[in-house]
Amino acid sequence: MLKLQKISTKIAGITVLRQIETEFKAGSLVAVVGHNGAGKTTLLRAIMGLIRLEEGRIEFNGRDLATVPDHRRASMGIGYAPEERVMFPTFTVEENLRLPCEVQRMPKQETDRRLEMTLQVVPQLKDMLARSGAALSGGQGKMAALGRALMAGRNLVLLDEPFQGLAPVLANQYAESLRRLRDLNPELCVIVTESNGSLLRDLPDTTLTLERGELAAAPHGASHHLY
Ligand SMILES: Nc1ncnc2c1ncn2[C@@H]1O[C@H](COP(=O)(O)OP(=O)(O)OP(=O)(O)O)[C@@H](O)[C@H]1O
Repeated sequence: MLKLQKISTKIAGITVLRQIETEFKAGSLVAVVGHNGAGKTTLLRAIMGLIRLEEGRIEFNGRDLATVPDHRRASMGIGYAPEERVMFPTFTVEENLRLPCEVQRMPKQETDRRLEMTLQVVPQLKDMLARSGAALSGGQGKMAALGRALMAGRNLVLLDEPFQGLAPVLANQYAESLRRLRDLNPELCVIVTESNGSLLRDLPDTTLTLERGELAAAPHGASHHLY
């Protein structure tokens, strides 16, 4: 479904990702772990088209993503929850959730159906729907960001360090949400980054390790493990 073919990127003249070559399959949950500054955020931003590739190619369901402008990637069914807070403060949480679907002119019926699925996966959002996007705590904001990524992410969901800074109770709820998400969407591919891989519990099917912008080698057929 998603193939990275020797992709490299530079930021301010410095190579941040070097020749990343890997494939993500439908129905898998893949962890990308690595120390701070290893390039995890940059990898997700490259997939979203928010950073230019220096070399290489990203293929999504057979299509070269270079031909798809960043603002059209959500309409390909790619949802993204960046690490930083992304709620629009002047909109309610429900408006924030519906936004990615409205931007891509999804029919209202389908948007309603996706909202229903999202609330099934993240039930805590039900009580927040009418609140302002500005009135959420850090943890609630993470749940809402997950919800918003799920609204757009029919095929692929990218979550950047979602467990970072979550209190243990909320981290358990977040992990439960990811399990429900997979049960309800068996074909969905989910990529989750974390600096501390143990926060991801037993969720990942595969763990890739980024070290200074490069994928660490792993024994053939085995998962990559850093810790
Ligand atoms: N806007 C920027 N300007 C300069 N350097 C940057 C910028 N963004 C990222 N970098 C550098 O690129 C490298 C990779 O950063 P990136 O944010 O992708 O790492 P990360 O693995 O997500 O780290 P963290 O866990 O701290 O979020 C780092 O060395 C960082 O300093």
